[in-house]
Amino acid sequence: MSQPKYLTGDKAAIQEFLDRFDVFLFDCDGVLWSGDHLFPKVPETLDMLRKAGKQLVFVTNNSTKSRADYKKKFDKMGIEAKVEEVFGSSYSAAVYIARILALPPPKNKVFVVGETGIEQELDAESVPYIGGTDPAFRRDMTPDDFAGLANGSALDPDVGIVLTGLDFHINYLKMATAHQYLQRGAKFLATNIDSSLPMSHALFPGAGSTGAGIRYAAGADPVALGKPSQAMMEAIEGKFHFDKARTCMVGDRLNTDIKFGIEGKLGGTLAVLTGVNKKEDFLREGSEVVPMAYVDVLGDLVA
Ligand SMILES: O=C(O)[C@H](O)[C@H](O)COP(=O)(O)O
Ligand SMILES: [Mg+2]
Repeated sequence: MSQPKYLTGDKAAIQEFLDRFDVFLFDCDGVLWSGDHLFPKVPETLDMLRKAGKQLVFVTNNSTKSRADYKKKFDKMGIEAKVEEVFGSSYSAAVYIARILALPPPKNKVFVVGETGIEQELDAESVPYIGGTDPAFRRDMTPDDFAGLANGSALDPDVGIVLTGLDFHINYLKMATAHQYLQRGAKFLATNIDSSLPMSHALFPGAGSTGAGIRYAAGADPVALGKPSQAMMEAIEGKFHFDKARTCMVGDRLNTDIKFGIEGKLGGTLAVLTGVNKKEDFLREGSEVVPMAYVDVLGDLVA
């Protein structure tokens, strides 16, 4: 495995690297921002790439927001971006459910364990759902809940899918309800299974962690539809029609972003050290996932 190229501070190497690509797939959390904190020179870097005629696509595993929500966040942070350029795992999951899985009604309803981003994208694809941000599920479990879930009277017979994503309101009632649907044969999907979430320059439990209790109880793994799933790559390629050899994936996480680019046979991958993984994680002997190049912060590309 060839050593990744360190680009920070090397103008000629940066230019040589950028000239190899026409399309950049950008991860968001840990690359553009850490929660509501925008990393330095991110708008300038994206502007520079646009002015150089590059196509930009924002590919995030964060399912708590819809594409429309991301457009608002980009606007708030002074980043020029179109909603059509956003490809989130909540959108990826909604498209998969509506157009690929396409279960016949009425048993095509989704029990959502996650936030509004998933609900909005399911609405956009006219997929029925329950759970999610419904306050009826944001409470403690009662003895009646145990009885109602066990005898099925508290369950919706039309639920045929359980979909988990990052859930900041995970609780026992949601886990128990999802578990009952899975025991009754519902399909098990996840927007993504990232173990951690980079926020406020620290790491917090990610979607994989908030969904872990359901996985363990059910003794089953969900079909994960976010990075590094190549189902997501095919969907993005199908939408943006780019030449993979002239495309680069930019990300902070090896086992999602960089793996996504490598397994997707993209022309290149660029690691940014402002999120989950540190350079030691891919420079050490025997690292399985190694990016083509790396920078300390994304803004180094315009420094
Ligand atoms: O737990 C999660 O969902 C992830 O940490 C978060 O979604 C990562 O988002 P990304 O880095 O793909 O933008
Ligand atoms: Mg990230």
